[in-house]
Amino acid sequence: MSTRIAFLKGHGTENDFVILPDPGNDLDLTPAAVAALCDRRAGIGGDGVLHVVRSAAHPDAVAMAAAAEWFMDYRNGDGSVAEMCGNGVRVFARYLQHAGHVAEGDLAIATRGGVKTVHIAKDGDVTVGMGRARLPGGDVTVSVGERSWPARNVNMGNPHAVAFVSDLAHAGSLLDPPPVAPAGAYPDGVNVEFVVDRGPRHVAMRVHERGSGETRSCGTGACAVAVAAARRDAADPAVTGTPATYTVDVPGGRLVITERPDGEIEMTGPAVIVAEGEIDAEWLESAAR
Ligand SMILES: N[C@@H](CCC[C@H](N)C(=O)O)C(=O)O
Repeated sequence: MSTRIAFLKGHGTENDFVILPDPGNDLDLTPAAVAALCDRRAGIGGDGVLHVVRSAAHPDAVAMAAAAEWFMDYRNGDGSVAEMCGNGVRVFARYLQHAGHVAEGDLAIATRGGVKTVHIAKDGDVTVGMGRARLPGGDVTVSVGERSWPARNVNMGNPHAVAFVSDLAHAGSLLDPPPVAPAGAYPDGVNVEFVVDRGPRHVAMRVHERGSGETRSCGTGACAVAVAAARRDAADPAVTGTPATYTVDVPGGRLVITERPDGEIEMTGPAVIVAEGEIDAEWLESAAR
């Protein structure tokens, strides 16, 4: 009988992940292996993979090992590496709690976007300190078919283009990445958010994620949307001196985002473990090639 590899499946507002506990960083997680795992028909299915590794065991995280025991080695569904995943880090924290590595309360998690502080609340929600947004500036335009919109360039560790639209249906099927111009604004690709207003400090969005396609939620995207909305609404906390809180509805649920006057952003929402199982190591090895 072939060796088995443990996995879990989890989601945060239906942004879903294959979770691979691998404390010693022993798995050969090639892009092809990740894409095979995330395949919704021939694999397990997910928007991405949360590879759970001890920081000390991963070259990208060893420098953070003193600050955070665990490293979220996040991969998009196509196998590409991303700097940060906001829903992923909340689900990652839920996994650490589920596995008995941490209890409710505060913990630190290393990511390629730096060490993030997470709070697992008694009521079940998970809050992550996302750090500060960067606003590179410059005019950006997003297009779908014949329509185009001005967009805000917001960097949450990973790149986003946020376009306010009158109807989310105008984003179309989102099967392909919406063209963003100028191309030079995003040399490493971009996540694109389409946003409508739902009420005061309340918006709804759809997203096309770099490396995953349209997903039911994107945490860094929701933060980018809240940041862009606060600038549009003349509610920039650095200017007003008061925090700005936005409710962001995504197809898979609701996230609440607060930006403080010092620029620090917090995001709160659900994070759920739904299943545990085993992968046939031979299948993963052949998929990895
Ligand atoms: N779903 C994530 C974002 C994942 C990374 C993104 N696709 C990228 O390539 O930057 C989130 O919740 O933030």
